[in-house]
Amino acid sequence: MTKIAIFGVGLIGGSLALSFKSKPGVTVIGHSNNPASVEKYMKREVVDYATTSFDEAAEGADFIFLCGPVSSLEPYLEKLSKLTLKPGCIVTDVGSTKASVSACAERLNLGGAVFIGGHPMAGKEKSGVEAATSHLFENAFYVLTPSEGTPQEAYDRLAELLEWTRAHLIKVEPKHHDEIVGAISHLPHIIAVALVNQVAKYNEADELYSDLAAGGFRDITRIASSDPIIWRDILINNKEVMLRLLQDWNREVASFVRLLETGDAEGIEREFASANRFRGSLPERRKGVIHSFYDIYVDVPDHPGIIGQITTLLGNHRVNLSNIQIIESREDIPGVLRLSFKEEHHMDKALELLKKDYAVHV
Ligand SMILES: NC(=O)C1=CN([C@@H]2O[C@H](COP(=O)(O)OP(=O)(O)OC[C@H]3O[C@@H](n4cnc5c(N)ncnc54)[C@H](O)[C@@H]3O)[C@@H](O)[C@H]2O)C=CC1
Ligand SMILES: O=C(O)C(=O)Cc1ccc(O)cc1
Repeated sequence: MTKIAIFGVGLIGGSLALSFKSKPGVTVIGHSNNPASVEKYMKREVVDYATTSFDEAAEGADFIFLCGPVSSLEPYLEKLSKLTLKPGCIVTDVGSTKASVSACAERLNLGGAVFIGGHPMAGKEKSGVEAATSHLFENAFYVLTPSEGTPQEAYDRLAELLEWTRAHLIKVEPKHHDEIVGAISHLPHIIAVALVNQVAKYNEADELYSDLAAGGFRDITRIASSDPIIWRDILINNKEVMLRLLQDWNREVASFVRLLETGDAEGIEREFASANRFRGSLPERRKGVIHSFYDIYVDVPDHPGIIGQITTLLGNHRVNLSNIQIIESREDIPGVLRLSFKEEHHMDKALELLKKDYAVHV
């Protein structure tokens, strides 16, 4: 029997637990300091067993996943270094930053255990075990940061286990990881939060801001609803990288200020054209670090009841629709309905169903 211990069964730890639980010959043990959480993990059947005892969870484990906030990772490694772990045990983490936790593991002596840093690059703005799903990492990148001293055999064993997440494994050096993820994930979170807070201040004087902000504004600021503790830890841990990135960001903003002040219309066009080109060149991956919804567009004649017909059809086939929006609807031209799905297979099923009666575009 392979024993997998998960410390911190929240969104990420819970999703890992759910993807491993389906594997034959595996027992998943969850750990929390909080007895109420332990009870919740068991009641929700996310793990096979849960305990508040650190030692009991770690004892005899073949794999240990540290899935708490970034500031908890190094203290947990220190605690593990004081125990006698099973020889060959693989200790890994899921933190969104990799440099400091990897350096800490290099400094510590884990006995016969091996540390390999990890970062499943998928998630969502919701947190807690309630938000965990077995398919969270499917089709996403999962970064591993083995060091030069990591035995290949240990890496292979972790890689084999992680196949159950159906993620794509990729090796990246820890500091390099923090630079890239700082730019593509951490900076967008800061920008989303700052943008929402800027509008919230305007809204204090005039509530029309929030009334009109419903559609696109909500979409591009979804990540501003991410967990404050998790993100406090990520940003503080990646402080040096973030300060450099924010200086660059200030330069980008200043350049827009100049373009507007000087009325440089061509310059503004150039900015949009170059962003459009780079964005268009990005690989068409289904799941990136900032996940998107799966959208399809349906041409619909503008007559009453059409939305009801479509949603009933999808509902009858248990297709989960996460959002619906009318892009344009005039009497003389067909309206366009945007349907968003959180899961690819729901989108595929909707395509199959709707194509029979409607013109559908992806
Ligand atoms: N939220 C996301 O989308 C992603 C998060 N991560 C990383 O995964 C880790 C966990 O994040 P989530 O699962 O989103 O958070 P979460 O809040 O859903 O779960 C965190 C878990 O850690 C426990 N915990 C809280 N404070 C703790 C402490 N001081 N010491 C030990 N355990 C503690 C909580 O009880 C909970 O079980 C973080 O390190 C985060 O950077 C990685 C990829 C995506
Ligand atoms: O909600 C989203 O789209 C995210 O950006 C999720 C996320 C959060 C933290 C990570 O380290 C990786 C992915």
